Amino acid sequence: MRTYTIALAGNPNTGKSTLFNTLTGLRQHTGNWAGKTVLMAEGEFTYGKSAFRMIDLPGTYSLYSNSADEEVARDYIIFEQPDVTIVVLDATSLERNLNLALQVLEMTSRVVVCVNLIDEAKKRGVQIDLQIISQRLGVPCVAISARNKIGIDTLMEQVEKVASGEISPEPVQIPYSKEIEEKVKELQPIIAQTLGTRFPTRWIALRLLDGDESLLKSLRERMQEPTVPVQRERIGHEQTICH
Ligand SMILES: Nc1nc2c(ncn2[C@@H]2O[C@H](COP(=O)(O)OP(=O)(O)OP(=O)(O)O)[C@@H](O)[C@H]2O)c(=O)[nH]1
Ligand SMILES: [Mg+2]
Repeated sequence: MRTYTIALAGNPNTGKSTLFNTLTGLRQHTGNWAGKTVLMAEGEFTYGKSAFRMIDLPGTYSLYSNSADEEVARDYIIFEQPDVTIVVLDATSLERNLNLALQVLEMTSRVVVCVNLIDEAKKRGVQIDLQIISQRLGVPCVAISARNKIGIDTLMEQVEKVASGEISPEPVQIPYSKEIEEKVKELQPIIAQTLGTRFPTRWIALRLLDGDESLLKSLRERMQEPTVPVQRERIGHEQTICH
């Protein structure tokens, strides 16, 4: 039986661990992430014809290296490359939660968006058009209530399809200003040459343009000091560019 790896990402308090517990039951192990005082929870389960290993990532509002939690979540998605990343959103505050979903979509296309707390949204009269969200984001979108165990089968059907390659999502690509897009185009081939095509070159280019030192450090550690461009020059207000 094939084993797929699934990561759970999302803002704090969106029900990731509740979903994790529902799916993995007692088959869990916990510890700390290597070199960090951040809790790591991992579990296994089978669904349909597949086995899954699930990682409950720390809850974060972004993946921009602002904290150890964000670094752990970012590094896992980028370097471990799970077969599917489930982005868990709180149905009662979608606008804020979708921000993280867009960030994950820049990192990987193998995503299923999971709108949790649908029971609470219904209670408050909030209606959610999953089809429109799915169309706009370019990835499957499923509503669940992790606490009430509603929608779990539909979620896992989509996860299995993305994991097996039956569905290949094509996430929306967020356009940036002309100046940034030009620099991204310049950087992408250099990044591909340096790191190979295993990593999302557009996302790495954007992070380098943002001057993300923590990402550079993680890249160096993993690639044993590759010649990632580091010389910087300012390109206007609050923006940094690397050559
Ligand atoms: N009403 C309702 N509450 C839920 C649902 N799923 C989770 N919750 C509640 O939401 C709260 C947060 O759930 P957690 O599973 O701890 O959330 P988390 O995303 O793991 O939080 P962090 O680990 O802090 O990122 C808990 O009180 C859960 O019982 C749901 O489907 N409906
Ligand atoms: Mg949790």
